[in-house]
Amino acid sequence: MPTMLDVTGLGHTYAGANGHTAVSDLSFRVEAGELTCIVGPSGCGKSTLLRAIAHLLEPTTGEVRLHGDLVTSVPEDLAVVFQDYGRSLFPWMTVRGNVEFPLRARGLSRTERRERATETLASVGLDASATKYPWQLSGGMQQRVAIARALACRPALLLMDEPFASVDAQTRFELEDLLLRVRREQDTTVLLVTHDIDESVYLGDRILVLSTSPASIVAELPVDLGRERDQISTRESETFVHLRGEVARLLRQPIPAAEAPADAGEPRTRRPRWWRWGRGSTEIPPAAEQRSDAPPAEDVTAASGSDAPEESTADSTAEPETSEDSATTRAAESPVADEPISEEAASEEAGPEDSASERAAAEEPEPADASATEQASEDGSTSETAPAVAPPGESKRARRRRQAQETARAAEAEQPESTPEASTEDTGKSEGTARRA
Ligand SMILES: Nc1ncnc2c1ncn2[C@@H]1O[C@H](COP(=O)(O)OP(=O)(O)OP(=O)(O)O)[C@@H](O)[C@H]1O
Repeated sequence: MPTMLDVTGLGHTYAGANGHTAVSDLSFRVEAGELTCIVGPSGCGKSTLLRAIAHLLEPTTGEVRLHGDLVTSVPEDLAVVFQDYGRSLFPWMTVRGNVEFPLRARGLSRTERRERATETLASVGLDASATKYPWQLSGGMQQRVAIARALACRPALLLMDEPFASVDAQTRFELEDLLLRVRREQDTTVLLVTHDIDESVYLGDRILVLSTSPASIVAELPVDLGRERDQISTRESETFVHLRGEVARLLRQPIPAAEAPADAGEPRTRRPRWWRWGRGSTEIPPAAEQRSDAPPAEDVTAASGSDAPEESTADSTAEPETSEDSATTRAAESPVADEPISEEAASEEAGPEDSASERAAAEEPEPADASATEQASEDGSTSETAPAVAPPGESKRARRRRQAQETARAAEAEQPESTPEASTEDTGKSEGTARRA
C-alpha cells in the first residue's frame, strides 16, 4: 500500500510563559486505506498531534507529508471530525446545508453538492433527516451528520478526535460499525484518536500507544482481527482480549521520575491566574487564611480548578465548576486558540442568563450580622430559620441555593399558626400513617 501520511520528527510547543511541549519528536506512517488508532493517557498530546497533522496548529519541529506533499496549510483533501458535534454543526443550517457547506469552498456546483450530500447522508442512514436542523436530532444523529459532512468531501485522510466519546454506549457501537462500513466501501484512510482501549482494538488495523506528555510512541501494535468485525464475537475473541490487555498494560506502565518531563501531567483545565483576577478577586479565601495547613495565596488560586488535587484544603476553597467555568475551559481548548480566551468571550459562550445570574450573585451583599450568626452557630444556638452566614469559601452557586432555602424557611415561619382543628387533623393523619406503618 502506498504511504498516505508520513509524520517525521513532529513536535509542538505551545506559546506562552510556560511553553508547554505537548508533542515531541514523533514519527510514524499511515498507509492508504489503513485505519490507525491512537491511544494515550489523558493530556498526553493526542489532540495536539491531530491538529498539527491537519495544520490547524503550526508544528514547532518536524514535518507532515500527505501522499508525498509537504503540508504547509490545511489540506483540501483532509477532513477532521471532532468529539463535540454540538459545537461543530451550524444550528441555523439544515442537515443537508451542513453537509453541503464545505463543498461550496471546494467549488462544486449546486447540483453536484446536492447529489453528494444526498448520497453521503444515505450512507450514514440520515436520508430522511436531510431537511431537519441539528437541534432536532439526537446526539448520535448529530455525530452522523458531522461524519457525513467530513465524508462528503471525499477526503484522502480522515482525522477523528474521540469522535464517539459524547454518545451513549449503544450509539457508540452503531457509529463504530458505521465507520467500519463506510471505510470499507469508500476505502478511506483514517487516523482516529480514542480514550477507549476496546474501541482502539475493535476499529484499528494498527494501534499507536503514546506516552505521557510530551507524547512519543511507546508501542505500535498490529491488530490481527481481519476486516470483518462484529461487536459481540470480535470482542469475545482471544485476539481481542489479548490485545486489549496488552494496550492496557502499556498505558499503565509508570514512567520513572527521572524520565518524566518537569511539566508532564499538568491538568489541562487548571486555570491561569488571570481567571480569578478577571473576577476581581485576588484575596485569600477566609477558610484558607484560618487553616494552619493552607497553601500560600498563589497555590490556593491555582488549586481552584476542577482538576486540582482533591485535598481537604482545596475542597474548602475551590469553587465548583459552573457553566461559565466550563465555557472558559472549552473556549481555551478551541483548535485555533493558543492564547487564553477573554472572560467576556467565555461569558458570551456561557449564555446571557448564566452570566447575568452569576453577576447578580456576585453583587449580593453578605449578611450584616455575619459574625454574630457565625458565633451563634458555633455555640449551637442558631435557630433553623436564622439567617446563616456564608460559609468560608462558599461558591456562588451554593450561596444561591442556601439563600433560596433561607427565603423558603422564612416564608414558612411567617405562615399563620395552624388552627386547633387543623392540628388535630394533622395529628390524626400522622398517627394513622404511623399505625399503618
Ligand atoms: N492551547 C494550549 N495552550 C497551552 N497548552 C495547551 C493548549 N492546549 C493543550 N495544551 C496542553 O498540551 C498538553 C496536551 O494537550 P492535548 O489536548 O493535546 O492532550 P490530549 O491527549 O488530547 O488530552 P485528552 O486525552 O485529555 O483529550 C496538555 O498538557 C495541555 O494542557
